[in-house]
Amino acid sequence: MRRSLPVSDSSAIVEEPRIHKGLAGVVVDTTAISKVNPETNSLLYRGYPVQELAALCSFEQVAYLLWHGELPTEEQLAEFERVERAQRALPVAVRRIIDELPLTAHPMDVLRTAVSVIGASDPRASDDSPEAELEKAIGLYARIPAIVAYDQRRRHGDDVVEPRDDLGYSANFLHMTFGDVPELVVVDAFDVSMILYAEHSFNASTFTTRVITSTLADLYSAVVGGIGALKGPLHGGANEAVMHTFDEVGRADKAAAWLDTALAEKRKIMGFGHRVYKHGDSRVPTMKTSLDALLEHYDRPDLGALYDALETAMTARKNILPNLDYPSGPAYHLMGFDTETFTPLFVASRIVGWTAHIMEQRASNSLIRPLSAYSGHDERHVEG
Ligand SMILES: CC(=O)SCCNC(=O)CCNC(=O)[C@H](O)C(C)(C)COP(=O)(O)OP(=O)(O)OC[C@H]1O[C@@H](n2cnc3c(N)ncnc32)[C@H](O)[C@@H]1OP(=O)(O)O
Ligand SMILES: O=C([O-])CC(=O)C(=O)O
Repeated sequence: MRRSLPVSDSSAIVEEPRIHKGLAGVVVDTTAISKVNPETNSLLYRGYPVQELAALCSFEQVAYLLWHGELPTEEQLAEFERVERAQRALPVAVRRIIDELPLTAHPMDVLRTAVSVIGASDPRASDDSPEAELEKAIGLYARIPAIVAYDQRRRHGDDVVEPRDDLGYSANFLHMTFGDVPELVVVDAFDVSMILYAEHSFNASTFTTRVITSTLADLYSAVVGGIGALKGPLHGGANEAVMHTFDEVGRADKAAAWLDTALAEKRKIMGFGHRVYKHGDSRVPTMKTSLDALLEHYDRPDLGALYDALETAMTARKNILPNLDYPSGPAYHLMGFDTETFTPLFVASRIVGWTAHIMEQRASNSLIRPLSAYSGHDERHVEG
């Protein structure tokens, strides 16, 4: 039987909507968590300059600040560390699932899967009270290092290294990955990178977590979505891509010619450029200082020269400056992380920012659902 369908009037004159491609320049909501200011080239976490936090605080203190809005007192920090250290071990269910995954799986896919398993195994997954949300956030923050470390070790055929609860977050992360605690200069550089990566307002992955939260989905679903968004090379995947670029270029004296070819081929140069900062990323000088300390510690002037040569050539040709992924990539390489593990390290840090935003979104929610301008076929009808 034929149905008669309503026919709409497509001839009505409508005003052309203004398109905000990529949401560039669009202010979507307020946030009290961080302030990115491209004019002053500054980044504040809850009002504190990130450079000051990197110089004077541990990643644990910064995580507490981002979640609670204030730096912890000594007692609050001790209690926070106790809770975090108690949850550091790799959950058995997660280990089993990781063992099922092929060694060829990208570490970001392994981590995304592992977080999904943690979510599916948590009976409080859909409890969205502020207390439960914070507990889940701390649980992920505490467990992600074990997942990342275990995955890198299994690729090398190495046994799992159990966490140590006498070590701070960064020293323990390195211990679980490499089987020992490296020198202070390495632990400090790692801690600085965690602080710098922790939060950056409405970047693509954080916005993804807010979109998912706005539908009233649970925190784990939002985090899994955030991991997916972070994986791309235009966002977090760039720290891995920077190292592939260094491998491809090879030596400092080849950087300029390599860049000319890459730009002629219209390639994007990974680790350069930023949607918000157009005069340099506020975090780069701090991370570059840590990278310099590592270059000296590991006696790798060749890598430092390559870094400088590519930056100089890129500035001369395009005046596009490095973003945080540019110094972080070689820093993680020097520490001994596999290149594919760099973006999971970004997740280990950004879990703090994501979950702070998830809680902020939930506290003042409105479904995120923008409009689109239709550019498809004019209205038409099925023949017959
Ligand atoms: C922690 C982070 O997530 S930071 C970002 C990490 N990502 C990267 O490092 C990837 C490389 N960088 C990029 O692709 C871009 O700079 C982005 C995606 C980060 C920002 O991009 P947008 O704000 O959309 O700027 P857009 O892509 O429009 O760039 C403006 C112009 O600069 C060029 N440009 C920007 N970045 C680069 C780059 N890295 N290499 C080459 N050209 C670039 C663009 O090609 C464009 O040129 P055109 O006007 O001639 O077309
Ligand atoms: O802010 C952005 O668009 C990307 C970025 O630097 C981050 O997420 O740290």
